[in-house]
Amino acid sequence: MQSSISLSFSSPSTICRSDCSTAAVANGSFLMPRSLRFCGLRKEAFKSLNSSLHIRLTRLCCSNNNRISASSANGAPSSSSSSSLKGGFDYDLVIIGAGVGGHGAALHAVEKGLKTAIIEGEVVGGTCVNRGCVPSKALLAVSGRMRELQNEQHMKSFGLQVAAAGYDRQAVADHANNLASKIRGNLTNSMKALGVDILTGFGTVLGPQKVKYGDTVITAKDIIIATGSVPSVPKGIEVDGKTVITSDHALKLEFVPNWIAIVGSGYIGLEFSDVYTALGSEVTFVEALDQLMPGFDPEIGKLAQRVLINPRKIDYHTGVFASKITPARDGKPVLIELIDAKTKEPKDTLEVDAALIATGRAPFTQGLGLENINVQTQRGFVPVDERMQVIDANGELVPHLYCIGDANGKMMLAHAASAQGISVVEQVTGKDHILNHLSIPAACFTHPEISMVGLTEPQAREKAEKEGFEISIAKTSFKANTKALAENEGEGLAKLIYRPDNGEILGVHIFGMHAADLIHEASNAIALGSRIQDIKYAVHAHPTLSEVIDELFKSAKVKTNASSPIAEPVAA
Ligand SMILES: Cc1cc2nc3c(=O)[nH]c(=O)nc-3n(C[C@H](O)[C@H](O)[C@H](O)COP(=O)(O)OP(=O)(O)OC[C@H]3O[C@@H](n4cnc5c(N)ncnc54)[C@H](O)[C@@H]3O)c2cc1C
Ligand SMILES: NC(=O)c1ccc[n+]([C@@H]2O[C@H](COP(=O)([O-])OP(=O)(O)OC[C@H]3O[C@@H](n4cnc5c(N)ncnc54)[C@H](O)[C@@H]3O)[C@@H](O)[C@H]2O)c1
Repeated sequence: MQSSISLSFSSPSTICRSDCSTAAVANGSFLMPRSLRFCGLRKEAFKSLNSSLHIRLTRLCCSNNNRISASSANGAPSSSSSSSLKGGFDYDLVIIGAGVGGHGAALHAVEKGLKTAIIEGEVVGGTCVNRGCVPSKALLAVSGRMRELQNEQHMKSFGLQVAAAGYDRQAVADHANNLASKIRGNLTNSMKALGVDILTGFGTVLGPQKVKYGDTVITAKDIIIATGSVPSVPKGIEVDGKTVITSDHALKLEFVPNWIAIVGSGYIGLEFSDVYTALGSEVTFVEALDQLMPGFDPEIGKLAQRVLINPRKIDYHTGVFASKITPARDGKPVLIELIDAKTKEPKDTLEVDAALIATGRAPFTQGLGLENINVQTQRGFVPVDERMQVIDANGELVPHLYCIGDANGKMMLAHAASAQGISVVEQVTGKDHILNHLSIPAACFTHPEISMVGLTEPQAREKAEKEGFEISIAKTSFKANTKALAENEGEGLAKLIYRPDNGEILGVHIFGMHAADLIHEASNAIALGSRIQDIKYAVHAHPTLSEVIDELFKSAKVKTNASSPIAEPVAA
């Protein structure tokens, strides 16, 4: 078992941190600002948080007369405390799982003065950093550039001439791997620098307020389960990690097949289709539902199909299940047997070079000891209430036990996991907090990107009918935006679904260049409860893509007597 050293401070961590921070700035270095805490991809701004800074901060804190104690990661809890522990617990908060959810919770907890430990059974950073968001976005950064360089028409339209673009597969793979290592280091250092004890071992809940990792038992006033998820592989599919793979394998980019079938056209399938086609593969989608990208707003899905699927070397089978997949062996290709999703009748057999299974993710709760606290998972997910508090088999809340992130299945996104963790810390430190999941944006990082927040049009229509209100739709095109046209990227649409009677934003969907960044004006508006009649007067710099959203809000027709400002934001 690995042992790592963590540092903590005998005086309240907030005091130490502010002292350190001031001194560190005076030394020409800086403590990671709040907005950078999430692993994210803001590596340029994150550079300063490295191990040398950690050492410098440690020294500075020492010189400020804060006693430093070191604890073996898998030994007894550190003797220092950042809070005045009550009830004889080892920690105020113990988090099981150091993915982005656990990391977000841990950082917020130390900011609130809680003595915090995080238990990790594998590597810090979890799925997002090691096998998800981070390496996939590195590959997508490559595919975006390849796509642009290969598009002769596009280059010519700028007056540019570019020789044939090529790539070095291993160097592309290294880019993804190096980025993951770097962000993993940043995450680890940020927790160590702030005094979070990183405990190495597999965590098991032994009972209320009691956790075991390795052979060590520790107690905590509150416990957060943040154990994440793993790829979900349907029955009948044999994954060999070489020719039949999941995203865990695909991110290593060990080979680029000539022809790859992607089973599932959700986020992972779509992002990898962007990567593979840019690198020269042909793709065949196999999707169980009747349309590709079934999770997106249908209008945006149609546009995405027109731009991201039809002109590329992609074909598809919809309304079919991949009932059996056999890896390539003995000179034979990968065999995929398709059955009709409704009748279950055999439909077709595909022979391809490789198959990527992207059919969703399963929560990882094995060995967690949920039976010790009478908790039964639901389809594997840990049941929680709107405050992420765990619900037991009798429907009762388990005191002092929370579950965040992919393991609770509410919204399987990195920033949602982190936001849920922060919300839990708010509650355990005395401030009631309910996260509005309808304000959490999502993005698919294809070229161009897709982003969304709130309800799709069918969901909004259903809600409107049930609750008896009208909805309206406004749309703006990237074709009318100067910046998009300057970039020759006029293919794009923004769509607003809203209530004309009171100006409430129900959903915003964007397809186009930098859609993933543009969505935040809408998601922040929903989170803060702003209405269209308020934000339509906000001023946007010209010429920027943000004017697409400005136009969107300005083109909405809200009844003139709609009140403003509005009531508290509603929780999902
Ligand atoms: C290919 C891919 C691309 C993605 N891209 C994006 C994206 O661009 N944006 C986005 O928002 N989301 C993305 N996601 C989803 C995102 O990765 C997850 O939503 C996020 O990682 C969930 O965070 P988490 O903290 O809940 O769990 P995880 O990140 O899975 O972390 C859980 C951690 O807990 C540890 N663990 C589990 N059980 C135990 C135990 N008993 N004891 C100790 N440790 C334990 C695990 O080792 C792991 O480190 C992507 C996912 C994939 C697969
Ligand atoms: N950019 C991002 O934010 C991002 C990127 C990647 C992954 N993720 C997260 O990771 C999670 C997993 O992504 P995903 O793409 O695997 O799941 P998903 O739920 O987005 O899509 C899975 C797709 O597979 C289809 N499917 C399921 N079983 C099938 C079968 N047997 N045969 C054919 N089709 C089948 C489903 O109908 C669905 O369209 C998502 O919840 C997503 O939130 C996010």
